[in-house]
Amino acid sequence: MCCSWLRCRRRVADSTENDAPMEAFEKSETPAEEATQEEQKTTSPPSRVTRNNQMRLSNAGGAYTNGHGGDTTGRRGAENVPPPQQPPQPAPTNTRITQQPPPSGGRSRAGSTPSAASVPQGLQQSPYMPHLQRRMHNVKEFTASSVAGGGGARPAGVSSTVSVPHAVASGAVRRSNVVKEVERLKENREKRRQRQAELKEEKEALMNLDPGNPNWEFLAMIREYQNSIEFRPLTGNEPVEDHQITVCVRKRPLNKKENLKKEVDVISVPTKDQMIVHEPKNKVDLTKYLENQKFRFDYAFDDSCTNEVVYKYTAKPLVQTIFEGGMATCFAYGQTGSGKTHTMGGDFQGKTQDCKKGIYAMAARDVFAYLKSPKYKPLNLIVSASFFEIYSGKVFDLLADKAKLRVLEDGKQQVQIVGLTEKVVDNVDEVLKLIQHGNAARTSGQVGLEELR
Ligand SMILES: Nc1ncnc2c1ncn2[C@@H]1O[C@H](COP(=O)(O)OP(=O)(O)OP(=O)(O)O)[C@@H](O)[C@H]1O
Repeated sequence: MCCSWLRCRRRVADSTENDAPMEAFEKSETPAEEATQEEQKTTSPPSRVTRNNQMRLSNAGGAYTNGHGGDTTGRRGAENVPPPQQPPQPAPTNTRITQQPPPSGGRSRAGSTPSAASVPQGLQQSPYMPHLQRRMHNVKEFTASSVAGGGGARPAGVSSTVSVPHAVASGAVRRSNVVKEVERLKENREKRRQRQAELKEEKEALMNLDPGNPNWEFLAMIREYQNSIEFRPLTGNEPVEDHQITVCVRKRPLNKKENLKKEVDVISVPTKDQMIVHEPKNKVDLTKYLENQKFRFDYAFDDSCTNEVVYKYTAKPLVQTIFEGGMATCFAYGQTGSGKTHTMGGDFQGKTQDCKKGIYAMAARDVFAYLKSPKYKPLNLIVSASFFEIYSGKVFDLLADKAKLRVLEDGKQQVQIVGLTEKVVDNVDEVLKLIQHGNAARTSGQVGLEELR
């Protein structure tokens, strides 16, 4: 024990030159150990940490021994020093890591790290124990990083035989945590890739629904929206409601040109009085989205509705009104190509219009039907027809070679179209002939017609 003290002091002096981060512990030193250490004094000065531990352990009664029975320098300690009397060490956790000493000028450094289990009872009660455990922890840290780093972080010229029971246990825990983390990342990556593959498949499936259509995303969104709502459109069997003024909207199907350009059908008519406009929008980051605007009307006709159905809910009630002594007006409003002529004048078969299927013809049929009815026949009522066009704020008489007309107000504050041609008609055919004549003279519709067909 005394020897230890002396050596410690001597080595404290040495410690100003050497500052190795390893620790070692020994119980007592045999003459052989002395010799070894004396020899090492000249070749490989031990670290300060090692000496301090020796000193404290000696004070604690010299009961603590290096887990491998090696000396503090560790060089040849395992071979040269006979194993002292000591409690058995936990063999399974003990691992020896041996490194070759540097070719020249290198110093040996050795340490052994006892596990907590290997600390003798008396020492565990020692006042030095917390300090010792902290140091053991330091050794563990150092050894773990050495093991994990493959020795790459080891200072140059340091080589040792190190017993690292805890270091290995700690390294194993660390490694397993790292492995777990890597596995978790791998799992996440695989999930992400799988999700991306699914999304790609979904995208391709959607693209295949509208092959080659650049607007497929909007089409898919509209389709999705339409699938989410219930459709109960007007069938034509619903009763006609009695309104003072009826405001309706009609959707026309995409025409040939629009289909060729793969334009998007942005209108839905889910119910008999509702229309939805799916407005394609782009966010600032170019993400596409829809703005679905809902509009309510007295009636909403979808693109499958015929002119007959439109007539039933719009102009037909007006015919009855005029025979009951009322005044009635029916007008179609909308941009070029929206379907006013189609609705009022009749379907187009190619470039020829089938006047019989327009609202004019249907209204004319009903008017003459009323005239021939027993109620109105005795009245000998006369029916006359006029056909004029308002175009660019001017009024043209379509039954008089498009003569320009003036619109004035008479003394009774009634609006009069001065000089408008009025032709008496006795049957539906005469009315249809006038319509055909007037349509031929029209300005509007001609350009649109050529553009849209
Ligand atoms: N409901 C519909 N069903 C089928 N085709 C339609 C429908 N509505 C309009 N069309 C077609 O759309 C084209 C343009 O229609 P239309 O000529 O009636 O428009 P418009 O509103 O009268 O235009 P303009 O103001 O220029 O006269 C026509 O070829 C027409 O056949």
